[in-house]
Amino acid sequence: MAVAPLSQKEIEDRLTELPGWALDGDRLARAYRLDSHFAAVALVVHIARVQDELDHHSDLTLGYNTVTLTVNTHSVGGAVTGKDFELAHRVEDIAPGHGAH
Ligand SMILES: C[C@H](O)[C@H](O)[C@H]1CNC2=NC(N)=NC(=O)C2=N1
Repeated sequence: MAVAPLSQKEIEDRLTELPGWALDGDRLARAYRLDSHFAAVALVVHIARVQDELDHHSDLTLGYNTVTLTVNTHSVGGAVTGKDFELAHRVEDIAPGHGAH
């Protein structure tokens, strides 16, 4: 699938559908808090499976009870594309099942 950088306006419009997500420099970003360290680890593993399925990978940071993602698209020079939003929506779909907030 060809991917193209999104304009600032497109990014802002799409972010309205993703509460909790923001543009951090040139990356989409969100931090989740969980109820325990183990729950945070489980979310990381689940995100890793989604990322491999999509062949699109965020920078994932695991804290004690936090998981932080930042993502852009390397193949277009580090711009935000629809693939980044697709990943964000997929993560939003699974995060509540882990008690993430
Ligand atoms: C070969 C493989 O398809 C590419 O390296 C994929 C893997 N994951 C990726 N992840 C991200 N965030 N951007 C990419 O351009 C990208 N490319």
